[in-house]
Order: sequence, then structure tokens, then C-alpha cells
Amino acid sequence: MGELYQIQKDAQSIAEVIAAALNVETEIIDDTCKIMGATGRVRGFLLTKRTDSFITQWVIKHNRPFVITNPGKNKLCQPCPEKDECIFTGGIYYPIDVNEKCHGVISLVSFNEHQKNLLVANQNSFIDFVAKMADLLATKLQQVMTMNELSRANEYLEAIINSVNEGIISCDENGLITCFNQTAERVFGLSKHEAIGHNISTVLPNSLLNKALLECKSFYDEKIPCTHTNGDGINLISNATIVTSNKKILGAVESFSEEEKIFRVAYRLSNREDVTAFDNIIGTSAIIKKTKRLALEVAQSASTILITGESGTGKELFARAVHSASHRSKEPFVAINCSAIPDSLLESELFGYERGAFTGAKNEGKLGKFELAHGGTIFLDEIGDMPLHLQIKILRVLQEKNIEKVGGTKNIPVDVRIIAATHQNLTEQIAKKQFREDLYYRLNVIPLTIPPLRERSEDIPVLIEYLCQKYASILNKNIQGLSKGALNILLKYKWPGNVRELENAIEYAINFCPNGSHITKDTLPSWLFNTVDIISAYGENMKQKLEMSEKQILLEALDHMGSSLQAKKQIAQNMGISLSSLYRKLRKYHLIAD
Ligand SMILES: Nc1ncnc2c1ncn2[C@@H]1O[C@H](COP(=O)(O)OP(=O)(O)OP(=O)(O)O)[C@@H](O)[C@H]1O
Repeated sequence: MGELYQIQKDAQSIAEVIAAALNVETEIIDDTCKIMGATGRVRGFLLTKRTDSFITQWVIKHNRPFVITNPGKNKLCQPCPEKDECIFTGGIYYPIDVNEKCHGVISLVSFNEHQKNLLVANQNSFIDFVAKMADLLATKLQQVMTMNELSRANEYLEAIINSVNEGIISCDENGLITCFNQTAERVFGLSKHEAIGHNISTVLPNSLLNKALLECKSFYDEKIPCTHTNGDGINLISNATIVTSNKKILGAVESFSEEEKIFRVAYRLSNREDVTAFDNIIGTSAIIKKTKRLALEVAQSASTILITGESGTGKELFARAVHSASHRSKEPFVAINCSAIPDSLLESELFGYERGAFTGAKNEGKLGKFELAHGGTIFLDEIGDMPLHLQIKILRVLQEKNIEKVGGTKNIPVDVRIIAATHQNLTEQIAKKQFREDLYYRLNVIPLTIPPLRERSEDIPVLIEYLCQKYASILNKNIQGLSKGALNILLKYKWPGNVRELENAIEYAINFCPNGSHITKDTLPSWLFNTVDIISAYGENMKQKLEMSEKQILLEALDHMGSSLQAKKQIAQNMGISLSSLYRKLRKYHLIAD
């Protein structure tokens, strides 16, 4: 059907008016040749398609009136198969023109000589009358088409407003809500029907729109505490802009995001590190290849992984590679070192706290690492150091897939894959009642063990080569490689700090190696030699002596650099150990509270 179908009833009325006024049979046909209005003998064929309307087709094509007095003989009738038995004796055809396009044709037709004579005799006045009727239909059609276009544009605009992630609310200059998009519906728990037409000051008293309208100015990035209809507090980061036209205020529009979402995005962007792929895990030993293969196989699984291995062996590197190879790779990887955070803070770091859970500055609430990791992976490093009361909470996350914030009462669903790591022997911890057996079995679904570097010495040369390239590039140095002597020392050394310690030794050496030269014994860090000396000098008593020197070194470092977190990070880096290892040592020597 053509557009004319939308006003078919009007077309039928007009056809009847013309027939009554002029006493001729009238047809109104749309631009697809369907009959939209008809009188007399054609009335029974309403809405059917005319196949013999060659004159009508010509008028539609040329958008011009046409008068015929010789149907069947006219050259336009020649293609018509019924031209020799044409039932018409004459006709006046007039286009219905909307924006210079013909949307249909009004035709007055005669079936005998008497009717034909009437048409011919009154041709001019009939054409005038039909032209006015065609105009009437064209105006009506134009209105309907404009309304349709407007409602399509409205629907399109509404679809756009609903498809944005931000909440959008607008109101007129009196504060009556005119737009309330789907995000606003979700954030406030209100339907748009409950909002539109009502005053913003009664529906959402905290809305920035109130302030904007009251003060007649726009506000940007304001933090607005609001409440969902279920009573939950929500913090919004909001903009409210005054809408004007010809210097007259028409109203205001507010766009907002939930603060939690902004935090998540900020966390993701500020923690975006180089993606760790399995190719970034260097090593040619059979054991490291097998571990990589196993880790790659389980990357796609949703199961929990427990990575064990000494400090610095690459547990976090493996966890990152598993995350990158999983379907969660586009979502955050959030690492938390359970031993580097005081027990009193660990719970709120992991689970966040509710608004009002604490007094003072912390009153606003905070997202925990589990919420930040939503959709992605959380890496719980040094899980063996997690206090027992938090172990129960982790077990609950694993079983029920939801968390409860500190000071909160409701369960918040989280979709997070857990990868845990420890350098400790958890079965011994279980025997000592320091680790929950049920949590151990939940975590240890897929065990991965990373062997210490001394048990895979064939990895040392490739790691050295990789690390030399890495640090030469970072430090912008041209290094020719290692002298034989230096390589021998690195191969003989036992690497208690594993790859991290090797990495520190290479970084140290490259710093002191002259540009264009080889790394020699002289440019290697002295601790590599001291340890060899101590081993030979103290024999059996070595462990005790080592511990004494270690405690002494730590005491001096704390004395010299202080005991802030920053200082501890620096000390750990200087010693070539992780922060968690440093904390362990400090506890072991009673240099910090347990
Ligand atoms: N196979 C490897 N290839 C390249 N770099 C490695 C490899 N193993 C470890 N590293 C590097 O060694 C350092 C320590 O690795 P990582 O932090 O993953 O160890 P970890 O076992 O988690 O240590 P900790 O238990 O002390 O936290 C990192 O800089 C890491 O990039």
C-alpha cells in the first residue's frame, strides 16, 4: 500500500463528495494502483489493485492532470490488453501532490456517451473542483506524514537517550520532569511514568536539577548522595546544565553516572599494565613448559587455581597469563597481597565498606577489591597469611558468589574468578590450625606448582638474555652480553629469591656496566659473592649466621629509611624480595607487631 492508505477513509469520503456534487463516478487510486476510494460500480473493488489503469500510471509518473476522450484509442492505452473492449468512454485524472510527488490520482470516469458529454462540457469547472479535493487530501496526507516523521524522530531520540549508560533526566523551567531515561529508572528504582510530569523537587529532592534551576546556572562533576526507592544509598557524579533558547530558560538537563562505576573504570585504566601472555613467561626447562601448558589448558575454566611456589618464582606472572588467556581478559585483573596489608584493614580492602560504616572521612563508603574485579579475576597473593575470620568470608564468596561489605547487611553478587597463591605449605598450616581445611579444598581445585629457579637452572641463561634485553632497553644502554666469568657466577648462585632476585641482579649490573661493554664479575652486585663467602665460612652454622646478618641489615635499613609503607617497599626492592617476603621477615625477627 502507498502512503495514501493512511487516510483511506478520507479518500472514500472525498470520492463520495465528488460523485454527489458532479454526478460522475469517481475513483481515488494510490501510487501503487490500489483503489482507496470509489463510487458506483467500482465501490465493490475497494483496496484491490487496478491492473488496467494505464492513464493513472502515466499521471502518477508525470504528476500532471490528464483528460481522455478516446479511451482505447489513445496512444497511452496501446499497451492495455483490453484496449479494444474498454468500458470507459472518457475521464479526467488529477494527481494528489505532496511535496512534488504524486501519491495518488482522483479520476472522474464516464461509462456512456451521455456521461462523457457531461465531462467534456464541464471540463474546466470539474478540473477546478477536483483540484481542490486533491489539495484537501494532499494537506491531510502531509499532516499525517509529518506526524509520523515526528513520532519516528521522537522514538529515535528516546532510543538514543535510553541507550546511553549515563542517567538522563530533564525538566521544564517549572521543574516538571520531561524525560527520565532507563538508566535513571534503574538507578532510582522509579518508572518513567512515576517521574514524568511530576516536580523534580518532590520526586528527587537531592537532584542537581533543583540546584541548577534555583540558581539558574549549570553545575559539573558534583558528587550527589541519593537514595534508591529500596532505601540503598547511591553516590552519583552528576552534571546539570541549564537549557536555553533565545536567552529564555526552557528547563534543565542532568546527566549522571554511579560513582562506583566511575571508580571501576578509573581502577581499570590506572592499573592497565602490559598484558602478560604465556609467551612472556621465559623458560625452556621441561618443568616450566609443562606448567605453562597446564595453566593454558585451565585458563578458560571457571575453577579456582592455587599457585604454590617460593617467593619470586613467577606466581603472579602465571596468574596474569591465565587471566589474559581467559574469556575474562577484557575485564579487570585485581591483585591483592594478603600479607602486606594489616589484618585490621584487609577485610575492608577485600570487601569494601558501606556508607556510614565508619565515622569521619571514610563515611562515604568504598568499593572492595572483589567489586573492582567484577567480571574479571582476583589474585589473592599470600593467601596463607590471611587471618582465619577472613578465610570464612572467602569461603562464602566461593560458595555463594556474593559478598557483604563491612558495615553492610545485604549480599552483593560478584562474578569473579579466584586465583590464590602462597609460598607456604598449606597442609602444614592446616595441621597447625592456621588455615581452614574446607577453604584449602575449595581453592586447590586446580593446583599449579612453580618450581624454584635452582631446580631449573637451564632456564637461567634464557632468563639472563631476556632480562638483559629488557633492562638495556629500559635503561637505554647498549650491552654486549655477559662475560664467561660473570655467567659462571650467575649459574652457580642458588637464587633464594628466584627470578625476582635474578632480575634485580641484572638490573643492577646493567646500571653499572659501561655502554658497549660486557657485564663482568665487577659489575655484578656484591651480595652474589657475599653469600658464597658466608656459605664457605660458616658451614653448618650458616643458617643462624645468615639470619643474624639479615636481621642486622633489616634493622639498619629501617633505622635509615624509616618504617612507612613507601620505605618498606624501597627496602624490599633493594633486597630483591617482594613486599610480602619483607613483611614475613620483619615478623620473624619481631621487627613489627604480629
Ligand atoms: N619465567 C619468567 N619469565 C620472565 N620473568 C619472570 C619469570 N618468573 C618471574 N619473573 C619476574 O620475576 C618477578 C617476580 O615474579 P612474580 O611477582 O610473579 O613472583 P611471585 O612468585 O608472585 O612472587 P611473590 O610470592 O614474592 O609475590 C617479576 O618481575 C616477574 O616479571
